[in-house]
Amino acid sequence: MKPKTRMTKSNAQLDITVGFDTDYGGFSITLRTFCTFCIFYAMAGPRPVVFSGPSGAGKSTLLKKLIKEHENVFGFSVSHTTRNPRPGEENGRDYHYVTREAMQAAINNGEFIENAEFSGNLYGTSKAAVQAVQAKNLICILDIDMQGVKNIKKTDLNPMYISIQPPSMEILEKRLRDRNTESEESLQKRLHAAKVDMELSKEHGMFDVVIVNDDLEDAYKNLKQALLEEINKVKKAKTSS
Ligand SMILES: Nc1nc2c(ncn2[C@@H]2O[C@H](COP(=O)(O)OP(=O)(O)O)[C@@H](O)[C@H]2O)c(=O)[nH]1
Ligand SMILES: Nc1ncnc2c1ncn2[C@@H]1O[C@H](COP(=O)(O)OP(=O)(O)O)[C@@H](O)[C@H]1O
Repeated sequence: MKPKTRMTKSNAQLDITVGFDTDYGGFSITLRTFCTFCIFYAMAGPRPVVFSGPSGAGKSTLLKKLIKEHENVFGFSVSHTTRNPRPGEENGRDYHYVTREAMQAAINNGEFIENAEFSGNLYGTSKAAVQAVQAKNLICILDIDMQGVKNIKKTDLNPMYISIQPPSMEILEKRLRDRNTESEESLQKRLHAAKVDMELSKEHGMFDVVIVNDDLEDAYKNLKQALLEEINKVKKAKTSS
């Protein structure tokens, strides 16, 4: 086996190619490619989790419970939106509330991993939101609609996909009405989107796990069970570091 090294300079960067010639052929890799690969994986941290499902299915309720119980394991990717804050919501915690002009400019500037129009408003996941969570070595949670799911599947984020579904359209409508956050127009838009969402979520391979949120405690137990392996991995990594 004959080791070989080659150095080249391109775009003001030094590439060192190392490799071996063997009786069976050659092998080589540039150190820059190798280092980029290592740095990417070190920065990426644990595998993110995408939550999706119709508006009113109980995503926020379940996620808040999960993050509260495991604050050293999960971190929420704070999306941007052009919708108005609801009473009790906080800028920077629940969403970054922005104008359509500011958000469109940031999208055009390449600052978003994905974005979508939902019920007359823009929503999107910024690269910075995901990086902020991953920098803390936490499992990054994304709460996004079905368009977001499809767009994330085109990226290299490689998350686990979980769908939260309501027991029925009737129960979904009742929960949305009882939540008392929507105008009749916004409620109807959400119910229409929910029908589409519930059909699409049945597509084979769209989600890794589907949880029907009938009884809240049962749904939460199922959610924790689905995430148990990932939770344990993060806990183990934290105790050994
Ligand atoms: N694609 C995408 N969807 C998002 C994002 N943030 C929130 N959503 C989705 O937008 C929809 C509306 O969210 P929201 O206005 O908070 O209403 P709610 O779902 O009724 O509580 C939900 O389906 C969310 O999952 C995002 O960054 N990207
Ligand atoms: N299992 C459940 N049983 C009864 N009500 C629920 C359940 N899960 C959530 N809710 C209620 O339903 C409404 C919608 O839940 P929310 O978490 O806001 O949904 P999403 O984030 O998916 O839009 C909220 O008022 C919430 O308190």
